[in-house]
Amino acid sequence: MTVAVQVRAISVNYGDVEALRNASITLSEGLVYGLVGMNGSGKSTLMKAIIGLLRPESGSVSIHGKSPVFARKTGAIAYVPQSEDIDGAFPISVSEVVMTGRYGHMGPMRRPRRTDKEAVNAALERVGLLDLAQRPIGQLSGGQKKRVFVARGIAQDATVMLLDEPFAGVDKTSEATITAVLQDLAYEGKCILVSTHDLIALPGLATESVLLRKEVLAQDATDVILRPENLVRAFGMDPLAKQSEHSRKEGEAA
Ligand SMILES: Nc1ncnc2c1ncn2[C@@H]1O[C@H](COP(=O)(O)OP(=O)(O)OP(=O)(O)O)[C@@H](O)[C@H]1O
Repeated sequence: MTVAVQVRAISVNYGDVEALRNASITLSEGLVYGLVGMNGSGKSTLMKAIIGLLRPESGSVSIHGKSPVFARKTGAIAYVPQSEDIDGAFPISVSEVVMTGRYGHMGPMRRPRRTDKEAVNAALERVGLLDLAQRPIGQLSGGQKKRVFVARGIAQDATVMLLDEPFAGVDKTSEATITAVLQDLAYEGKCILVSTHDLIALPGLATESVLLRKEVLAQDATDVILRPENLVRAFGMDPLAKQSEHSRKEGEAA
C-alpha cells in the first residue's frame, strides 16, 4: 500500500501544556483510519500538525513526501474542522461553500469553469444535498453543515482527508451518509483520518485506528484497538463495557 501520511516523532506544546509527545503514525492510501482518545488527548492537535496549521517543536510530517503546507496549498489535503464558524446572517450558499474547495484548481481570478461547477454538483449529490445547493448555509442543520464541508473536501479532490469529530451532534441520516461516503472515498484510493468519540460505531467506519493519549499508544486493526486492555490504557477504564452495562440496565428497567 502506498504511504500517504508519515508523522515521525512529533512533539507539540502550547506554552506549558504538553499536547503531543513523540507521536508517530503512518497512514496509507485506500483506508479509513479512526483516531480515538479521551478529551484533551491531542487528537485535534495531531490533525492540525498534519494539515500544517501548527508546527511541531520536533519531529516531522510529510504528505506524499512533501511538507503539509505544500500539500495544503496544492489542495492534496482537505480538513473538516470540529466546528466551522459560519455566520448565519452571511448569505453564502451551500454551493458557494463547496466551490471554495475548487480554488486550488482555478486561476488567480477564481472564476469557476464548467468542470468546477460539475465537481461541486457531483460532490453535493454524493452527500445527498444537491436539492439544498442554493440555500444559505446558515439555514442548514448541524449535520447538514458537516455534510457540506465533506462535500467541499470531495470537490477539492484531495488525496488525504482529515475530519475532526464529524459525528458530534449530528443526526443519524447525516452520520450514515458521511460514513458511507468516507468508505467509498477510501475505496477510490483516498486516505481518510477521522477522530471520533463513538467507539460503538468505530468498527463500521474504520479498518485501522490510532489510540492517542498525548503519545500514540497503538496503531492497529480497529478490533485490536478496541480490546479492553487498550481502552483502559487510553481512557483509564473501558468505555465500551460501561456503555453495554448502561444499555443492559436500561433493558432491565424497561
Ligand atoms: N490553543 C491552545 N492553547 C493552549 N492549550 C491548548 C490549545 N489547544 C489545545 N490545548 C490543550 O492541548 C491538549 C490537547 O488538546 P486537543 O484539542 O488536541 O485534544 P483533543 O483530543 O482533540 O480533545 P477533544 O476530544 O476534547 O476535542 C489539551 O490539554 C488542551 O487543553
